Amino acid sequence: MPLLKFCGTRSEEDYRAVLRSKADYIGFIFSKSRRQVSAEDVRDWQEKTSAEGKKLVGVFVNEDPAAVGLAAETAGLYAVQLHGGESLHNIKVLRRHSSVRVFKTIHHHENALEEMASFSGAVDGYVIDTKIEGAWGGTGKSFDWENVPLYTAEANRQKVPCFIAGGITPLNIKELLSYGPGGVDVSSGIETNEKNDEGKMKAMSDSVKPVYEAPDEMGRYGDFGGKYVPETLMYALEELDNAYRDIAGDESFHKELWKEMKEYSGRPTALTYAGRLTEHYGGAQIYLKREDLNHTGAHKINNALAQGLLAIRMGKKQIIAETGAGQHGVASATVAARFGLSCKVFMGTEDIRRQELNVFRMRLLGAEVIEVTSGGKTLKDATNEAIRHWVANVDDTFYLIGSAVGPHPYPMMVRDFQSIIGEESKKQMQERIGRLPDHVVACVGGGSNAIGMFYPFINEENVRLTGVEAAGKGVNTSEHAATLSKGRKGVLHGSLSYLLQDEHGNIIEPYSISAGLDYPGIGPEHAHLRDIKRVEYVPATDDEAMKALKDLCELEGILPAIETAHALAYVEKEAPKMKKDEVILVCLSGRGDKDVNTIQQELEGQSE
Ligand SMILES: O=C(O)c1ccccc1N[C@@H]1O[C@H](COP(=O)(O)O)[C@@H](O)[C@H]1O
Repeated sequence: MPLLKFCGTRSEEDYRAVLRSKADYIGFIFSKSRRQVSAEDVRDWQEKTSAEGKKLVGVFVNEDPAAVGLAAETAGLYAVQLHGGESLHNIKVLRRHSSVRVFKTIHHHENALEEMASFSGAVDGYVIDTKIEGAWGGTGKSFDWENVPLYTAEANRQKVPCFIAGGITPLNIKELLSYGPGGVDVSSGIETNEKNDEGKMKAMSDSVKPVYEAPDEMGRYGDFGGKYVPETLMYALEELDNAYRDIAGDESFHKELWKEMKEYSGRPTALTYAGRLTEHYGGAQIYLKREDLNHTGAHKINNALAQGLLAIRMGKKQIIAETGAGQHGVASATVAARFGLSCKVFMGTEDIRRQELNVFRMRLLGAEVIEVTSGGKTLKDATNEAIRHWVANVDDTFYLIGSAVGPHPYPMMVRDFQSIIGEESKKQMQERIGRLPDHVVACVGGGSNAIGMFYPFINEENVRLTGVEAAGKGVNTSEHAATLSKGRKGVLHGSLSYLLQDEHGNIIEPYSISAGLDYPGIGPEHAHLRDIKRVEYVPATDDEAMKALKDLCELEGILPAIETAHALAYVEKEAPKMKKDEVILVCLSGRGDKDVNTIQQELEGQSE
């Protein structure tokens, strides 16, 4: 997403208006201009209202370097923008007086690219503006934007930002954006009657920094999502939607939830630098968001605690849940025990076999595990059975769905409850390395850990997002669960998404070594994010996952869940392609204690 700078701030009122906007940078003109302000003005405004993370830039024209340095210090500037004919020599002199960053304005002309190259290494950014007779800037005139990609490429080569300025308005911004600028710098275009105009600033921000908003009021994410349920459930979903809207703005609910997350589940979870794995794979620095350290061993508890509290608010005494890997079943049983609710968990025979330990845990926690013997006897069938039970017992039963699937409002609710993963990660990365990661990776089955990790990053355009789905024995075999690689649109479990289905629309039984990824559908928001190309989805096979699982055990002393190992398998391929100063963050969604039997069989099988 391009950087946004609102310039020409000339009063305290303007300053406050820019603070309320989505601009990254606030610009002040210190040179002769109708917009001129003093360094003392800027200092005073900041003392009254802090700039809260926005970067302050002062614009100077052919000013003495010592005076520029002094003004920068007085006004507390992040950078100075030298908007005249300043020489390389003068910039070097300024650097001797001050540590402030320097942005050099280059006026568009025939040899502007050569001029840019001549400042290479000496400046921290560029502004490309129009030059007209008698004015250095603030002209309200644009230049030929066909040249924007050339300026952007040169700045990229120098690894510094490049703002395009001159005559940009809410009416022509879309055209400028089509040339892919790295930054946009506006003065005249956001003013009305010599003042900043909030309406114009908003229009500009909405174009430069469009905010991802989904679902719509029908619960749709683009083509996907919705509510495809029998009539008996429509009322229950509406009741749930209303209850969810009530708690969304209710501070007491969020306080209670955070108390449970912190004091019971152990949040915030750690962010671990995987130094030995980084060294082994080469390339990018690998960080792990440790959802495996949650109480019950996975991210599932985040959503279970929240939905459990919501059930209590709604006066429901019984919860039901479906489970594949058993982690959501365990999380639901745990929450039921903690909150004094009764709990039934639906689980396919095949998953009961694979996840014996978790079945025992659920029973130990007081839940009733109901074996589902229909279909492929896995998660899809367990979900069918849970829905059937809900239809018959809707009055006193709360269906605690464990992934970002199902009819609206479940995908949205689960996403919001799991977003704590991405929110904490952003904060922790800022604290640890002073910036966001370059690439974020998570495994996807239904997609709850992934959407919880991705959602807070969606508007951060410079952060690549990758979901890794289960390719089982290979996407070109009949044994996989690669819904996004191989699926087609269809309706399952109350919503429209990509599904594995045959030519008649019958669901194909998915396969994966990991019970948690063994689902023929995918959360509708992932389907949408794939279609709008915001998230890339790639497959990883059983073998690749098992290899990555062993690596993490041997090199970091962490046994991940087999589900999570799919994300790690992608990291093994991707990290070496990235630079050493880049960062890849993986959602370590769960621990692998529950998988020890499967892992043992698999690895012993391999050595036979
Ligand atoms: O805005 C001014 O008055 C000004 C005066 C002297 C040098 C630069 C100035 N402004 C810079 O001009 C561009 C954009 O202006 P506009 O959108 O065309 O009005 C921007 O970089 C300002 O920082």
